[in-house]
Order: sequence, then C-alpha cells, then structure tokens
Amino acid sequence: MELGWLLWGAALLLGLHVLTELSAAANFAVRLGFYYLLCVLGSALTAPVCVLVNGGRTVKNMRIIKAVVKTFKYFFGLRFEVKGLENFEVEGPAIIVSNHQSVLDMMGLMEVLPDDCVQVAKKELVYAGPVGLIIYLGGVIFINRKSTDSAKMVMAEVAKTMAAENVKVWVYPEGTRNCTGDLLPFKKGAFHLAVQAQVPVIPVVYSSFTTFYNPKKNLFTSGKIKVEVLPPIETKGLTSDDVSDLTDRCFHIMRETLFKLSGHPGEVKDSS
Ligand SMILES: CCCCCCCC/C=C\CCCCCCCC(=O)SCCNC(=O)CCNC(=O)[C@H](O)C(C)(C)COP(=O)(O)OP(=O)(O)OC[C@H]1O[C@@H](n2cnc3c(N)ncnc32)[C@H](O)[C@@H]1OP(=O)(O)O
Ligand SMILES: CCCCCCCCCCCCCC(=O)OC[C@@H](O)COP(=O)(O)O
Repeated sequence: MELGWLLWGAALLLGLHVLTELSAAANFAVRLGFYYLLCVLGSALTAPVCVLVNGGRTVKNMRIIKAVVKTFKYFFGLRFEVKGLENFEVEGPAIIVSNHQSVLDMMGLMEVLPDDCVQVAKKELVYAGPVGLIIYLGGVIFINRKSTDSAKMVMAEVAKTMAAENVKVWVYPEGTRNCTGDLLPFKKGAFHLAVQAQVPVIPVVYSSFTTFYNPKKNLFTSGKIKVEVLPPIETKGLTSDDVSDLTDRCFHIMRETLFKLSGHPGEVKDSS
C-alpha cells in the first residue's frame, strides 16, 4: 500500500521534471524562433527602403539596418553597457576584430557599429532569404571559408579598396561562432588585411553570453552584455613577417578583456 503511494509520488515528480524540461525547451525555441522571425521580417521590410533611399548595394545602407536592428534588444530584455566608443575615432580606415558567440551577435554588432563599416561573412549567408538580401545590400564582403586561396584573394582586393573608399572592415577572427566563454584561436586573415592596407586594428570584446544564453541548456533569458572597444593597435611599418605576432597580441589582449568582463569560463561571477 505505502509502496504504491511512493511509486505514485515518484511518477508525479518525474512527470513534473519532464514537463519543466519540455517547457524550457519550448520557451527557448519560441524565443529564438521569434528572433529569426524578427530578422526575416525586418530584412524583408528594410530591403525596399534601402533600395529606394540608396539605390542598391552600398555601405550607406548599414545606417538604416543599424537603426532597425537596434530595436530588437527590447523584445528580449537585453541591455548593453558600452565602453571605449571613442576608440573608433581613427583617421581613415581600420580593421575591427571582435569575438563571435552566436546569431544574437548581430544585435551587439549594430549597437556599436561605426559609420562606413562593412563586415566579412561566410558566403552561405547570402542564401538566407531576405536576411541574405539585406546583408548583400549592406555591402558585406563574402568569403569562401573552405578555400583559403579564394578568401585571400577577396581580402587582398579589400585591402586595396579600403583606402580608396574610406571604409572600416569588421572581421570575426575566430572564423565561426563560439559560445564557450573563451576564444577560439584566431585566423590570420584580418591581420594580413590590416598589414596590407597599413591600417590600425581595433579590438572589440563582448562579455560572455553564458549566464543568459546557452542553447545546450535551453537557456535564453534577459541579460546584460558588456562591450569594450579597445585602443587601436597601429600597423604602420609592419610587414607580412609580423602578422603572427600581431595576431597573438590581439588575441591575448582580447582574451584578457573577455575574462575581465565576464570571468574565466566555469567560474561563476555575479552579474552586477
Ligand atoms: C534590418 C533587419 C536585419 C536583421 C538581420 C541582421 C543583418 C545584419 C546585417 C549585416 C551584418 C552582417 C554580419 C555578418 C556576420 C557574419 C559572421 C561570419 O560569417 S563569421 C565567418 C566568416 N568570417 C571569417 O571567417 C573571417 C575570418 N577568417 C579569416 O580571415 C581567415 O584567415 C581566412 C578565411 C582568410 C583563411 O582561413 P584559414 O582557415 O585558411 O586559416 P588561416 O590560419 O587564417 O590561414 C591559413 C594560412 O594562410 C595565410 N593567410 C591568411 N590570409 C592571408 C592573406 N590575406 N594573405 C596572405 N596569407 C594569408 C595565413 O597566414 C596562414 O598561413 P601560416 O599558417 O601563417 O603559414
Ligand atoms: C530562409 C530563411 C533563413 C532565416 C535565417 C535568419 C538568420 C538571421 C541571423 C542573422 C545573421 C547571423 C549571422 C551569423 O551569425 O552567422 C553565423 C556565422 O557568422 C558563423 O557561422 P558558423 O558558426 O560557422 O555556422
């Protein structure tokens, strides 16, 4: 008799546990789905505006895209605390490098994006429907990550046009998304580009999302993201022999800043 009740109790607890897990998964899927929906709808509505206002593919469209994307954070209760924006005020072009954690990074990107700045993206994104179209209209540079040679050729061309058109280029040097609270080793393309164009590198670091966003744990709540724009690193006089050193320097400064902003991975830090 008592064993019967015990079994019923255990079944109930298990049921509740399964329900909570399911609702966490559903909640996560709904929130991320809503983000995708915002991106798709936002792009579909913004693309005609870009074409009408600026006539086609140009970096000027980034101002319009930025204004739209900057409203997204309110839907998800995300707050940004930005430091060092004055470090973007360099004379002429620059390469901006930052850490890349998730698709949500587009919000953080647009939160601080300086004028006349295009990003480097994997070419697959051009096929992402309306989002691909808006990225194309914004003047984003597409590279084939599977072919280093063709990516190098595209980047060499960019090095030439940067000065002529006075644009900054934003690169995610990890080359892919990484939401572990640490950095992946940096690819060298961004730093070759900076040395070829003889322009400064400006590192930007976003604090780790792990306290409010973790797809493995179905976690996606509101939260605060700290952003720090670091002082420009000059490359005048550097040659291709210095690229490895430059890459290492940037990596270490950015990793230090990442840990300062959000603690070492695995270590709990209060989110005040
Ligand atoms: C209105 C509503 C709208 C809502 C929607 C929002 C829309 C928002 C709108 C707009 C925002 C758009 C934002 C898009 C964001 C997209 C993010 C991404 O897609 S991230 C993935 C792609 N990005 C990268 O991958 C870049 C970084 N990668 C590189 O730069 C790599 O270096 C690359 C691809 C060039 C090569 O990668 P390797 O995997 O081969 O690795 P390596 O170690 O770098 O290079 C191998 C050898 O080649 C040399 N090398 C590399 N680049 C060189 C170069 N340019 N010249 C000479 N040598 C070079 C290196 O020194 C290395 O040689 P040795 O090991 O040193 O001997
Ligand atoms: C046909 C409809 C498709 C809908 C797609 C909506 C996507 C909206 C997301 C905004 C752009 C996100 C850019 C981004 O973060 O791309 C990921 C790459 O950086 C890194 O790629 P990966 O980690 O190596 O796969």
